[in-house]
Amino acid sequence: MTALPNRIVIATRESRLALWQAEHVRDLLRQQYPSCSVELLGMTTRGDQILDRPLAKVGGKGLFVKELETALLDGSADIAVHSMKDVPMTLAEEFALVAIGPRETPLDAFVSSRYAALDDMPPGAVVGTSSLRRESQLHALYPHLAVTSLRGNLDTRLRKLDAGDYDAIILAAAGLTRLGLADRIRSVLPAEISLPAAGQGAIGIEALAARPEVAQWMAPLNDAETAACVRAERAVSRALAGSCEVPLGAYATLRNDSLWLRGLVARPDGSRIARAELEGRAADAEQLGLTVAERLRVDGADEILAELGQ
Ligand SMILES: NCc1[nH]cc(CCC(=O)O)c1CC(=O)O
Repeated sequence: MTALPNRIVIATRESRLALWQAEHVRDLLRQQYPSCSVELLGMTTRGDQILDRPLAKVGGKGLFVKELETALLDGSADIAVHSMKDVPMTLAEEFALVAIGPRETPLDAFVSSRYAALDDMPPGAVVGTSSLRRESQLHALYPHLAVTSLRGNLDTRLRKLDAGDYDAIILAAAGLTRLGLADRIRSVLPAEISLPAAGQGAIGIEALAARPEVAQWMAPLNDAETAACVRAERAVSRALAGSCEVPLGAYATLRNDSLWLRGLVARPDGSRIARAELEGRAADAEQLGLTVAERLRVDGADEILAELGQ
C-alpha cells in the first residue's frame, strides 16, 4: 500500500479561473488527507503572456501546460491542475493524467448586456470569440452576424464586452459558473448550436508517469463518468490531430452505462461541417472516439483538414 502523502505542491497558472480550480483541488486534497500540507505554486505560462494573437496562430494548447510540466520534472511541484480543454491530446511519455474531476456544465454560454440570445441579434451585430470551433458554428447558423476575435482571460474578455467592443461574447459556461459569474450568462447554447470542445468543463490532474504513488493519492478525486466522457472526446480530437488550430467539437454524455458521443469538424467560415455521432458502452470510450473520428473523415473532415494544411 502506498503511504499517505505528507506534502503536495500543486502547479497552477495564475488566471483567476486556474487559481480557483487549483484551490478547489487543494481543498479536496486537504479534506482527503487532513495531515498533509497542500500548497499552490503559481506560474505564468506563454499562453498567458501572448494575448495579442489568436491561440491558433501561436502554437495552441501546449502553451498553457509546458511551464507546469517543467515544475513537475524538476520536483518543485507534485501535480499540475488544468482545464482539460487546454491539455494537449497527446502528452509526452514522462507525464500522465492521473485524475479527471466531475464536470461542470460543458456547454458554451451567450453573454451580452444588449441581447438575451443569439436569435435576438440583428444583422451585422458583433460576436466575440477566441475559438475557431465557436466561430465556424456561429457562421454556419447565424451567417448575418459578424464574428471577431477575442482573447485574454475571463475577466479581460468580460471587460472588453462591457467596454462596448462587442455586442455579445461566447464563453464556456463552466468558467463563468466557477468564478461566481453565472449571472452573466444570458443563455446556454445547446450542443446542437455550439458543440463544445473536448474536455470542456472538466478539471484534470497531471503528474509524472514515474511517480505512481501520486496517481494513487489522486484516485479519490477521479470521477469515472466524466473520465469516460472526456476520454471518448479526446480520442476524437487526437485521431484528427485536433488542437486549437482545427475547428473541432467533441461532446459525450452518459446515460446509465451508455455513452453518446457527438463530433464535428468545420471549415472556419462555416460553409461546411462534417458531423458524426455514435452510442456505445462507456467501457469502450476510446474506441467510440476513434470510430466517430473515422466517420467524420468519411463525412468530409479529411477534406476540411487538408484545406487547413494539416
Ligand atoms: N481556453 C480557455 C479556457 N479553458 C477552459 C475554459 C473554461 C472552463 C472549462 O472549459 O473547463 C476556458 C475559457 C473559455 O473557453 O471560455
